[in-house]
Amino acid sequence: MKAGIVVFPGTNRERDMAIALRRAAGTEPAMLWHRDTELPALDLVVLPGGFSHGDYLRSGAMAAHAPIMSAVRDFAARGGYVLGVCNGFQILTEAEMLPGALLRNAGMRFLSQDCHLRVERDDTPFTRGWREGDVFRAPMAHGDGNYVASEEELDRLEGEGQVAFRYSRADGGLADDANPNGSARAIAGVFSADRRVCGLMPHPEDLVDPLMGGEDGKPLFDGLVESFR
Ligand SMILES: NC(=O)CC[C@H](N)C(=O)O
Repeated sequence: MKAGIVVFPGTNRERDMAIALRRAAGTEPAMLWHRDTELPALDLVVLPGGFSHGDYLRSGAMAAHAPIMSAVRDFAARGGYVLGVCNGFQILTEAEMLPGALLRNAGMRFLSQDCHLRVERDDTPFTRGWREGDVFRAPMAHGDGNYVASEEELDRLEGEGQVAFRYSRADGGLADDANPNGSARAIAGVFSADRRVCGLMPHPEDLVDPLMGGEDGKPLFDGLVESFR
């Protein structure tokens, strides 16, 4: 799998992402700069986490208009796969490559803690490393992770199978206390309508080795590698 990682001013998770991709794929991901206007030949583009442009205006709002985003949009339209984690997810919603928006966490606090995610479908390159209903642990670290969309849009996303992950308890049950940022319908990650684009708030790339405290995030990367073999 040939992956590229986009770095914006203020991105800070690109190295964690590179480690996870390198370990799974056995190849070095390409580092791409926000001012680039063309992409090399890639299977996957990843927008990693961080504080692009210092979260000014709104998280991801300025990065969504970076020169490279036209190339990323074309790449997805031509059949490429795009993953956004945390700030990357925010950028993809701001760029309208994914539905909905990410508002300030319900409790107005930056949350840095572990959470559990339930996998809502397993027939996509992003989720094929799990089985539907599997629950995995992932660290979260964000101030703006409260997923919102209109009730009609939420119904449509659920009906079309565009919900990728939900915040859940360790047993997979949904509960307010397992949804720390107050996301609508506990949505932690979504797909585009064609399921080529996926965004999620927590950080699977930070649990890919026992030395990191676990390997819960590994199926994301293994599944992607498997898809492009
Ligand atoms: N870890 C991150 O990517 C943080 C995302 C964003 N800057 C926020 O605080 O919501």
